[in-house]
Amino acid sequence: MLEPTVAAIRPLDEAAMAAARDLQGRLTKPVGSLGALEPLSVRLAGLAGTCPPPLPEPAAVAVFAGDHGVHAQGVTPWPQEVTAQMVGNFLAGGAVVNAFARQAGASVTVVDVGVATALPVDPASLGLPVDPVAPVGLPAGPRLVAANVRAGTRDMTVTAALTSDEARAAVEIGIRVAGELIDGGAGILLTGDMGIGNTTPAAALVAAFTGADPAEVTGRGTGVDDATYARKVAVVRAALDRHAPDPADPLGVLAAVGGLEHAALAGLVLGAAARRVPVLLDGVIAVSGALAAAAFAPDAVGAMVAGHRSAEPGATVALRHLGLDPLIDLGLRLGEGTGALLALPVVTGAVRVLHEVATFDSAGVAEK
Ligand SMILES: O=C(O)c1ccc[n+]([C@@H]2O[C@H](COP(=O)([O-])O)[C@@H](O)[C@H]2O)c1
Ligand SMILES: Cc1cc2nc[nH]c2cc1C
Repeated sequence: MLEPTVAAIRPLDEAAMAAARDLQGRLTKPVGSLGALEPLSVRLAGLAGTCPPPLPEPAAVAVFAGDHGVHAQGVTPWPQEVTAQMVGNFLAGGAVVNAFARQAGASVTVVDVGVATALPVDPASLGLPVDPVAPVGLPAGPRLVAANVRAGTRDMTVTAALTSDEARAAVEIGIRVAGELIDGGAGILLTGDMGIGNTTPAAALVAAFTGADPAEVTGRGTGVDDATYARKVAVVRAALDRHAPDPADPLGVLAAVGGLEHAALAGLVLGAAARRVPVLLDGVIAVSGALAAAAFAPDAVGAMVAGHRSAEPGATVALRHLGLDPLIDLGLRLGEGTGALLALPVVTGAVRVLHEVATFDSAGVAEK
């Protein structure tokens, strides 16, 4: 499933982008007055291969949850069980992602791709396929996809976090979730993640794919103290020294120093890009997965929209490497898909302009 998906990812459509640029120049506003929304609308036209591109609705958030063997190195103060407990909270509708999804009219699909401890949910509610996306304004209740590849990764300072087969399985789960959400009607996918300790592999992935130093890309995650932060940088450095991952081999990088949710997020991005549906990226975990997706298929970047600039320094390094400017910068560092959800109206607005705004000609407004 991975290889055909990568092969299906193509460059943006130049004719549709030219049409969108031309239309932007004829709408009743000074050219450039919508700032970053204008190039975004052009890119989304190029992705859809038509101008105007479809409105990005309904929106579907996929929250991938996983645990991390590197938790044993003391890189986060939170117990590992919080990952499973937060999955329960997502399914009960009580997390920030649920509040923001209700506000945005987005559905929430929670994917257990590698949680280590028991989920506080009724096993009868587990299963595929992903439920269809609800119409805008009527989000379905959160759904769980049970797709656990293994009960957390291995400790990357001791051995590879995943086997190559496990990394591939997680990427393919992301591709499958993208396909099912799009088949269910989603017009845009939003990335979400949950995994105690997952900012450590995210930093390692960013360093591996960009060549940046671990000290430059490692952040304080959930808010770690100075001693934990110093340990975290050392852990990222030790893992990279041990495995020397090759950035030209994304599956190898994901297996060596990644996480199951990071790999699945890479797959979600690839799946969206192959279907030419935009994917709105959340924080540092999402952008580290996006780096892997870009290493598999450089044209996948055309489908990516950077929702926000996470406070984690690795996010800024990754976005620079991808050539993406985040839409909002609010100092968020929660994950779950919260930053992407807040950015969603900006993306919709960028496209809506191409659908609804009059031209100078049609409105009888004089040009300069
Ligand atoms: O999205 C982000 O950029 C982000 C930044 C810091 C923390 N997080 C969330 O916090 C958890 C990981 O933090 P930590 O300190 O345990 O590595 C995980 O559940 C992430 O979703 C997320
Ligand atoms: C409470 C809590 C909620 C989260 N949501 C995403 N990551 C998280 C980490 C913690 C600790």
